[in-house]
Amino acid sequence: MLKEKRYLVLEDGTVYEGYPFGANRASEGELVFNTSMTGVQEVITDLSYTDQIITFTYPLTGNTGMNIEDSESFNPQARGVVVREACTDPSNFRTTETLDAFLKRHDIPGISGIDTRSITRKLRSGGVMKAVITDETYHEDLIELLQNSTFRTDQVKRASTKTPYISTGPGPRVVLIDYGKKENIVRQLNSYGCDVTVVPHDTTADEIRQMRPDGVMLSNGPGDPANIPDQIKTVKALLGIPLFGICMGHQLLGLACGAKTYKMKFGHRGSNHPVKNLSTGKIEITSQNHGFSIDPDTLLGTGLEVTHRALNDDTVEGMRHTEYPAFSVQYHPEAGAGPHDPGYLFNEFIELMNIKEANHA
Ligand SMILES: NC(=O)CC[C@H](N)C(=O)O
Repeated sequence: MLKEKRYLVLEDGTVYEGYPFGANRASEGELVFNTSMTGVQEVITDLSYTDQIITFTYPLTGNTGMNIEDSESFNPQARGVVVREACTDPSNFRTTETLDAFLKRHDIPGISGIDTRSITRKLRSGGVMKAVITDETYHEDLIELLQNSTFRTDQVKRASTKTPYISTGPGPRVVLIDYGKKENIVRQLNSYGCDVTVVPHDTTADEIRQMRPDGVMLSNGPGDPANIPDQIKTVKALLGIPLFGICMGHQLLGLACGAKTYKMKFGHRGSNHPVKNLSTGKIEITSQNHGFSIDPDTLLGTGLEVTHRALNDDTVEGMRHTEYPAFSVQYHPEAGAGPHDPGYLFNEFIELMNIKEANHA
C-alpha cells in the first residue's frame, strides 16, 4: 500500500513532500529551525513557539519518547513539527508515549521524511518565513493565500496563565509575570527556595507592589515584545524592585528603559549557543529560543549596559541596569533542556533580593 503524503509549503513557493504524523489537520505558522540534539519535548512544549512550525535539524526525533515530567507547559501552542524521521519505537525508562501520540493528543500536526537541513539553509539565507502543513496537493492559490496571510499578535494573552497561583517555598518571595513561561523557571526558583506567585501577563504594577515581593521575574514568551505596550509600562513602573528578565522578559526590560528591539533574520534556537560573559570573560554554552533582539545602538541613555554577547553573531545576550537592581538575559538560564552553565544567574537574583532586604531592615 502506498504511504499517505503530506506537504510543507513555504511562502517562497518551495514545496517539500513528506509523510503525515501527529494531528490530522492542516496548519499554518512561522517556520523556524531548532538545532538541539536533545529536549524535543521541552522545545515543543515551550510556549515561546506559539504559532510557529518547528523544524528539527537533528535527523532522528522522538527516540527517547515523551514522558510526564519534562513538559514546559501543558497546552503547547506550536503550529507544527517538521522532522527527518519520527521514531515510532522509543526507548527510555520514563517514556509514556510516542512523539506521534503526544502530537495527536495536543492537536499539533507533524510531517516526516523531510530534508530538514535544506530547510535550514533556506531560512538562514532568506530568513524565517510563513509556511503551511497540508495534506492537499499544493496549488498556486495556497502560496498566494500564504503570502497574503497575516500573523496574530495576541500570543502572550493566549499563552499566559489566566489566574494567579502559588508554588510555595521558604523564601524569598518572587512574583513571576507569566508571558508564556517555561515551567522550569518555576522549578528552578523553587529549587533555590523561592516562594513563587505566578501572575497573568496583564497584572498591573500596583497589584504586584501590593503583594510586596522581594523580587519580580519577567518570563519568556511568544511573539514580538513590542506588541505588548501595557506590559512594557508595567515593567517600567516596577523598576526599583529587584528584577530578573529571561528572554521575552529581557526584551521587555530593554523596551521599558527606552531601548528598541528588532526582528532577527532567523533567530537563535538551539541548546549549544556560546555566549560571552563580559565581566568574567568566560564563555557559557546556553539554551536559546528567540527571534527578536535588543538593538545595542539604542541603549545609550537608558541606564542599561550590556553584560553578555553572543559569540556567533555578537548580538546582545544580557544587560544590567546601572541604577536599579535589574538584570536580564536573552538566553535560558533555567535550561530545560540545555546546559546548566548559566545557573549562577539564579544565585545573583537571590543575592540582589537579599541586598535589597538588608537595606530595608
Ligand atoms: N523565548 C522567548 O521568550 C522569546 C522572546 C520573543 N518571543 C522572541 O522570539 O524573541
